[in-house]
Amino acid sequence: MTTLSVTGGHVLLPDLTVTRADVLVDQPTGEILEVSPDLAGEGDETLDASGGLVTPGFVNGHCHVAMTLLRGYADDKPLEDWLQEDIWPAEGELTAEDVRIGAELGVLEMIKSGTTAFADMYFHVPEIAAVVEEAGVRARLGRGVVTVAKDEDAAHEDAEASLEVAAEYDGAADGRISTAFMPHSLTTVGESYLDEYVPQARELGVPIHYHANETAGEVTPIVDDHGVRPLAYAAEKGLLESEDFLAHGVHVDDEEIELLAEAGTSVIHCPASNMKLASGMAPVQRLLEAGVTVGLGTDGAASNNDLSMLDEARDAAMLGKLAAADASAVPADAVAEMLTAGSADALGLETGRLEAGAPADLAVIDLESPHLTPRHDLVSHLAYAAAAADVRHTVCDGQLLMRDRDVLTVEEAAVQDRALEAAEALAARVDG
Ligand SMILES: N[C@@H](CCSC[C@H]1O[C@@H](n2cnc3c(=O)[nH]cnc32)[C@H](O)[C@@H]1O)C(=O)O
Ligand SMILES: [Zn+2]
Repeated sequence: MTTLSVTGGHVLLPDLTVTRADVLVDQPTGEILEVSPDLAGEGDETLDASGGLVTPGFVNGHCHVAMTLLRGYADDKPLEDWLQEDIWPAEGELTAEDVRIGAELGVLEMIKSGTTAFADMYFHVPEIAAVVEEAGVRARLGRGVVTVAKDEDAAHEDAEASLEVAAEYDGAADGRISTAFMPHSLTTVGESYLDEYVPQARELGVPIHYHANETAGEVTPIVDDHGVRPLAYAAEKGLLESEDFLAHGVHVDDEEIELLAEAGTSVIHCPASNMKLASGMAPVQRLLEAGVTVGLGTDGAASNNDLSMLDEARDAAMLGKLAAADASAVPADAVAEMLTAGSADALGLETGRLEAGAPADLAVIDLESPHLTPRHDLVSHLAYAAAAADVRHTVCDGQLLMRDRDVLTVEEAAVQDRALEAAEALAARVDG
């Protein structure tokens, strides 16, 4: 038996308190055996967490990981113009190889910033799955379906491909990969396609993930066409089950919040993307008070422009207060929960809490820096002051993915070189 003890640090516990403790990990099963003080001599191997905070690995609840290749490619536009004028034309040129390279870069960035799991909506999903498998992270993957502006055959093919990939990859990579059916949004997938394919996704037993209520501009056409607000429409279409999770939820009214709470459908809050595209401010405090499960996501790197969940945490706290016009809204412990257990619960993962029997997905954050001194409150530091570069070690499924900032499963320099080359060639193809 091989055990790893993560020793000498403070640990963020499931009740969001912090205590001095060690974490003993069983590597063959990938589970946490024990969280308690004085486990230092217990493991076959030791991971030094002294001067650090051991937290559950962060769970990025909504991403398009291969979009790292489009980081900085098109900025400073609202969602619809940005997608239609810049992003979709560029994505039209993305090859399977590009998606592989972009996903490698994104997963590398995740490991370096303490993220151990993510939900991803994109295309060429087998490439992304291969990267997840090799890099050692956990993911819920799906193919995004768009049916507008497509002929019927192409639209059906897209939806069928999404179901097929969900069926094929669920449980892959020793269970580190799970899947979902992923209609892109309530306005970019036609009603007849939802009617046809949502029941098929249910039969398959996978959750459904989609963008919803992201901009005011996507609420109006739904009200005009269907006579109800988007989430009432989503409920009518069978898209509001307890295993489902939607991205954004910016423009939701009280009735829609109630629908989410009653259904148990989770919301992935993406504050950086919402600010950058000027989509609006999600009512996070109201969602939390209503009992909705809220997680955090970066969205793609082209609307963020990084994949750091610690940045997202700070943005969530700041924007949540501004949205509520209340400095006590979205406090540090709520942010810490969204970053870990909230996102994990939204995605239906067992991770997000450091306790015996849970998957050993964790990050060690180095606290011995000027910007993390003094250390009155480590949950406050997690929400407001820690940054990606402070992450010292990353562990997923009991395996070390990064030790002392040295990524062990991905070749850092080679991935960056490949990404630079692929991104340049892509831009040349789009412009040419
Ligand atoms: N199979 C689909 C691809 C959909 S993948 C998911 C899509 O979501 C896009 N996307 C990224 N960020 C956002 C966002 O914030 N809102 C809506 N769509 C986004 C992304 O560029 C990608 O095209 C097709 O044939 O077009
Ligand atoms: Zn998105």
